[in-house]
Amino acid sequence: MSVRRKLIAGNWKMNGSRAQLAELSAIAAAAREAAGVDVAICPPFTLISLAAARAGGLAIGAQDCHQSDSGAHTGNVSAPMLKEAGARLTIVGHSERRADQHESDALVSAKAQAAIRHGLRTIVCVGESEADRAAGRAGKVVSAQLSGSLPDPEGDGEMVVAYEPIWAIGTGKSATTADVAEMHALIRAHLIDNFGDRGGRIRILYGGSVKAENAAELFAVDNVDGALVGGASLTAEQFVPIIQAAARC
Ligand SMILES: O=C[C@H](O)COP(=O)(O)O
Repeated sequence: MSVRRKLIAGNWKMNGSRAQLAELSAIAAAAREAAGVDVAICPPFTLISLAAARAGGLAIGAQDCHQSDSGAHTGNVSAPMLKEAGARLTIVGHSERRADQHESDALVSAKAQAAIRHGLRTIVCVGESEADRAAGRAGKVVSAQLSGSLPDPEGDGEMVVAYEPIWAIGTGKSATTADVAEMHALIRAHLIDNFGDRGGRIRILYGGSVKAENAAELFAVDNVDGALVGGASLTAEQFVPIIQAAARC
């Protein structure tokens, strides 16, 4: 059994509503039953405080945070604001933001540093495109993202890495367990090289079409310490079996 607890984080992306928060009670109940597993849901900013108020022990998080604490940054939200709203974690550097908002590795690193400084558990996302994988440069691309995007993990918040191959996100095409094993081993080696013993304790999540049907086999792979789940985190019916699969590992 791994020394690292499994973490199952749901990313609702730009989905959800007040009505959908009704899903949280069954998810929270499953999280309480899953003793060795940390469970989180990251709804849109607008739902964080409402979700936190009815989380029932479930950790509520954000999907992004600004690198500054405050200032003239229209439309952005800072780590202290997220904390005040009740967030305990945040995702940064998701491939959808890297693409849609043109976020660079340096910006992702600054955001992660701010979140960790303010005590948020911080999930830093990396992952290659389909073209990168087809060209045989998936490892090179992910290594460069790790070098550029990971902050100094010292701070009150915990740093977590999520490997999300872009071609597996929302497509129903999960990576094979062999591909996941190879990439998570590469990420682990990078973490140990850069952060020593601490690198051995950093959790590495897999993301990309994780669902009830493939969760158990993914969680059995070395260095897979949980999952970042998109579509299947939107309902308790689909998310709870993933939590239960992690609890059985
Ligand atoms: O943040 C979550 C990932 O982008 C995975 O999304 P997905 O489970 O819908 O493929």
